[in-house]
Amino acid sequence: MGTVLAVDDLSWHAGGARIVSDVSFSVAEREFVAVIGPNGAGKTTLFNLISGVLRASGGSVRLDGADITREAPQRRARRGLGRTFQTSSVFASLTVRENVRLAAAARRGSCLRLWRRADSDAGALATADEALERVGLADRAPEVAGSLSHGDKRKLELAILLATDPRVILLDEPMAGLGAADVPALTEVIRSLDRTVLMVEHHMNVLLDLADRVAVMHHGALLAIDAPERIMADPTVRDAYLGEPL
Ligand SMILES: Nc1ncnc2c1ncn2[C@@H]1O[C@H](COP(=O)(O)OP(=O)(O)OP(=O)(O)O)[C@@H](O)[C@H]1O
Repeated sequence: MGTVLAVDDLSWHAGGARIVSDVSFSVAEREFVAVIGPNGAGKTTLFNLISGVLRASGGSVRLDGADITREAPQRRARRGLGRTFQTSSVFASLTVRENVRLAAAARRGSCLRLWRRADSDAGALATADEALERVGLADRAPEVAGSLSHGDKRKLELAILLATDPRVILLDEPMAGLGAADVPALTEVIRSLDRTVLMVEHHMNVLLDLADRVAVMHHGALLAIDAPERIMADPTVRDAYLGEPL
């Protein structure tokens, strides 16, 4: 399988500190890589470097072979790099369907066709409904997004992402703030994405269930990247967590 995302010697320095140091790995087509590491290990910074929120101090990021290291986040998104954020990014006063339709319309470029009312774009609506179906929110489509439970908002964010048809999906702690009862349903939705995924996640049971490989960050460096069972058995990884349960 071909490499979709490749990170080479990626670094980010701030105030003399090396927040991310020489991180290299690649992600294959349809591979699911979970990123773990203690608080402050540099996981979110790594995602910010990949998505372009931060500019790398050194190294490179390539998407489908193209060097995107110096590109702005919007340009990377147009190339197919989709990301969710730890904070919710849903328009609370719009309906669930409208939130997803807007994302689909933006992807299709119909917001630029001013002579055509965006709400007549049947293609964007069909894409939106399909994405809502995929995440299990089809029956909530007419409701105002602000009325959704936290777990359903997370599903909506995934539907918004799917509507843009991303090549690679970066998920930063998708389970954050969810009650234990909501975790299995969202895990199933994430599994069904069937895309190339890079996900920061603290729930070990979730990532052991979903990940093909687990990348371990520690003090800004990539300590290990391997199959979940080998990571769990790795003494260096265990030491990095200073006895915290993995
Ligand atoms: N703009 C910045 N300037 C200086 N230091 C920063 C900046 N952003 C992050 N850091 C520091 O870099 C380190 C890594 O932060 P980061 O948020 O990437 O870690 P993380 O692994 O995502 O942690 P968590 O699991 O707590 O979200 C932290 O020590 C943080 O304080």
